[in-house]
Amino acid sequence: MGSSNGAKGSEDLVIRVTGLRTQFGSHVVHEKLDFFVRRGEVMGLVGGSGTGKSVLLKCIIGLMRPAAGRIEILGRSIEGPGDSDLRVLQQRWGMLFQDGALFSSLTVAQNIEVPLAEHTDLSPRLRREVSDLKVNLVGLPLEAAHKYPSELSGGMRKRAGLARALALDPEILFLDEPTAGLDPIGANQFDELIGDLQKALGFTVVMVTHDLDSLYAICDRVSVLVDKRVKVGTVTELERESDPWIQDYFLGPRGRAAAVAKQRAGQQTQLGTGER
Ligand SMILES: Nc1ncnc2c1ncn2[C@@H]1O[C@H](COP(=O)(O)OP(=O)(O)OP(=O)(O)O)[C@@H](O)[C@H]1O
Repeated sequence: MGSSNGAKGSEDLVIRVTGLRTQFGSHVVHEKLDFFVRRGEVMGLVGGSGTGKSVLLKCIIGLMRPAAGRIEILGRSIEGPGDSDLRVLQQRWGMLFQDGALFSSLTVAQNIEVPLAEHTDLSPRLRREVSDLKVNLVGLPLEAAHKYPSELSGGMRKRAGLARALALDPEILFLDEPTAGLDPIGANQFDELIGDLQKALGFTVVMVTHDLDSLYAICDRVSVLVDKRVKVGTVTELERESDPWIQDYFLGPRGRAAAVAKQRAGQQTQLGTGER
């Protein structure tokens, strides 16, 4: 994917977090944290367990109010829960939670229609048409639209969750461990889907993940949470960081395997191009 840093211009930031501090009682999770995401890039967010990836995401999408700092998303300042701008802004991003977070009592189509009913004046017929379109977009068969989440495989549920996250044509897509629980082939296919959709539709992606293959496959840049702040760079730049967690993560056996897999995929693409 893309250039070494995925930049379309450093001033075109869709997320701008500065001086963030979050804490629970005396436990400080983030301190003086800065985090910037450029329009159209795929940003990975990684870090050890409990380093504050989810808390950072919650602050960015306004589910949690930080103790200090400033958060701007799509040019607007976010104050946290109760912020009156939040409802309008929420229409401009989509969120895919780890398990898809679908309503179990609704069919896939009805799930996708929830944000459409909430935020648009579309007639039921048009809502159904948009929903069919999204089902198609994420590679689900149309029959899946009429099934309940419990009738789908884990991979299909993720695709359904993605279809719902894309219902309102978001400018930013937030993904929380999108490939968790999928087998390696399913995970690869899901990475490819995200990468292809991002290229075709041009939205920005912020993806919390533990999956090194995903980082190598689709991320333009990666932010690593260490010492209450983030270190940002391309995978190649981060491999040169001296921090022990980063070294171990990117240059340990799993990191090396992911790098080799990425290299092989690149060679196969080149071969494929050459044969045409
Ligand atoms: N509601 C809460 N009350 C108290 N502490 C919390 C709360 N939410 C998160 N924390 C603490 O904040 C820290 C960061 O949590 P967070 O869930 O963001 O970590 P994470 O990096 O997403 O971890 P993981 O990779 O394990 O999901 C942890 O120490 C966690 O215990």
